[in-house]
Amino acid sequence: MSGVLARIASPSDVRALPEAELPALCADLREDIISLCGRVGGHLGASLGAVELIVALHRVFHSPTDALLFDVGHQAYAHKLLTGRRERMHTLRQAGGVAPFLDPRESPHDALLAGHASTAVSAALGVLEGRRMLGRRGHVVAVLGDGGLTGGLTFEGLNNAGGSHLPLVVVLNDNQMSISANVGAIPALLRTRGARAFFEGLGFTYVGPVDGHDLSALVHALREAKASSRPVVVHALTLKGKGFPPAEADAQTRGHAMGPYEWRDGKLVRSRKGQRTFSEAFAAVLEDAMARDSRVVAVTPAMLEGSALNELKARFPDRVHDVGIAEQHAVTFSAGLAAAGARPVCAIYSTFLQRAYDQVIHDVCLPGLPVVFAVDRAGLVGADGATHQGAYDVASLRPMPNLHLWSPVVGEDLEPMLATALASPQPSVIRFPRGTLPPLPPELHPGEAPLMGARWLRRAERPRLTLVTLGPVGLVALEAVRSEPDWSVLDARCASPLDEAALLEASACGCVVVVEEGTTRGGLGSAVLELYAARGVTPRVRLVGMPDAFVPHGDARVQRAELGLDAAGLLKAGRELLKGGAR
Ligand SMILES: Cc1ncc(C[n+]2csc(CCOP(=O)(O)OP(=O)(O)O)c2C)c(N)n1
Ligand SMILES: CC(=O)[C@@H](O)[C@H](O)COP(=O)(O)O
Ligand SMILES: [Mg+2]
Repeated sequence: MSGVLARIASPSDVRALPEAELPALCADLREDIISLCGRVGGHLGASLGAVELIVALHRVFHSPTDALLFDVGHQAYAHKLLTGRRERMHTLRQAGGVAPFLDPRESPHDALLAGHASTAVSAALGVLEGRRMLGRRGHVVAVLGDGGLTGGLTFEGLNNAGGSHLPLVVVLNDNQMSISANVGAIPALLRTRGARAFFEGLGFTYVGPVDGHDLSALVHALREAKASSRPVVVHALTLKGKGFPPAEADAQTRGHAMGPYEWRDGKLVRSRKGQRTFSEAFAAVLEDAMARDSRVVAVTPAMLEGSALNELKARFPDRVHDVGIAEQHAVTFSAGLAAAGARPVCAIYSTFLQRAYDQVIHDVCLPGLPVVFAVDRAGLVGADGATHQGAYDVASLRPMPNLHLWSPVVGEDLEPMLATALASPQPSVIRFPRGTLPPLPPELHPGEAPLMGARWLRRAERPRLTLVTLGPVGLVALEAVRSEPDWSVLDARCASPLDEAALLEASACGCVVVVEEGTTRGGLGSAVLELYAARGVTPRVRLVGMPDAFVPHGDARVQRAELGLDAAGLLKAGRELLKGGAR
């Protein structure tokens, strides 16, 4: 560590540094990022690749008067380190600590709250136009990755910006990687002269390509962009993972998100190997289904790694489609596949499915096409925080007619659920969480396809209360009722349509606690209340789930306890209800 970074309290210190000290600053930033991610984990690869770019941006532009909007925000650890957050960076991604992405509430230097990709150009154009309208000064810069460029929203923004003639600066950080290698026609286009023609055709001045690790070339290009009176794109070529050999050598993701790890004597010592995840278990049953039925295909919007589809892609290269950061397209492409007679399984994170809501309604549910959505990361996700929580899938999907919405308690449920979904002529959702598989308890029998409705996990002889659950939280309920012999547990299993007969039976004891890892507003609990109201049954009901607030970053296990989603919380909720407590 050269000590240069230690002297930077704010971006004005970056601007004041002698040019000769800039390489040392970049080296210090890399060292901080590598040791930080080793200790707490995080988005290492993108942040390492953007070090020179961020130093050059702060050299040329005057944040916060000039607004820097980073797409996603996962590449911006150097920006955090240069804008007064270095002392707190050890708290990154932890409860109450530095945010996983960028957030204007954390720093005035963060002009855009993000976490989802492809928003920067549209937001930056809005900021620029808003400032123009209100007579406020300052340049506006959108920093966008080549992966973010594959998202349709970016194209909507570029189209609008090019036609606006406003002096928006777009910095394209092109490392030819999304999380996995970037896909489609764009990566190749960006490496040809067509890149200039493409951006110029959209009404932008094109500057580049420039070596994104050459500080003086970057500063020169950014100064040229700053002086422009019309939309301009600076095309920088970078290496994801730059400066950390294990990340550079990782052809799969270039160290996109790593850690915690140790770096000893030039060797990477990774922390213990994780247990099998729900994503991996789902990918395994999907692989079997694809082996049995040549109509089954998998679709992922740029989450091949996270959805554990890499091996499947190697085995069935033509039947696993990574379509880029393009959730809307992924859903409508799946609809088209289904219309043609294929059996698409669209693997998509709960939080990213939000972007394709209309496609689910209009393109899949309305025509009643048999698309299976494997909704991953449903529920609390932990360190990625508010932008990535899988809170809204049940509440937003359950109103759709003819959509079956399943959730497994254990990994063994996945096989019959997928078989049921694939055999159905209608669309289906199988929602499962981020995390490892729980052991199969003796009370639970996975059942055989086709699955029908709810299942009792425990039936008390003379029940005083029923816990109605969805997903793995059913196991927590089983743990809770060990000390309560007259409490029953009903796994709703299918949040839509509801198993009305089982839920009415559950209400007969007079007290029902509905437990779900999703928002209680409009979720399974709301559905149960609607049913009881419609049938004129009036048990006392309590809803336990994710609150009417955005849940920030933190340890998901701790957050479950805080939200009453652990055994102690369920016991408390049930006992209060029995005592006559309010909903
Ligand atoms: C809408 C949306 N889909 C998927 C993701 C997951 N995701 C986060 S970063 C990333 C790759 C972004 O690639 P790029 O923009 O090129 O940035 P790089 O990591 O290469 O610097 C993806 C797919 C996301 N954050 N938002
Ligand atoms: C920035 C982003 O959106 C992804 O990198 C995300 O952090 C991946 O999350 P998982 O670790 O749950 O796959
Ligand atoms: Mg990239």
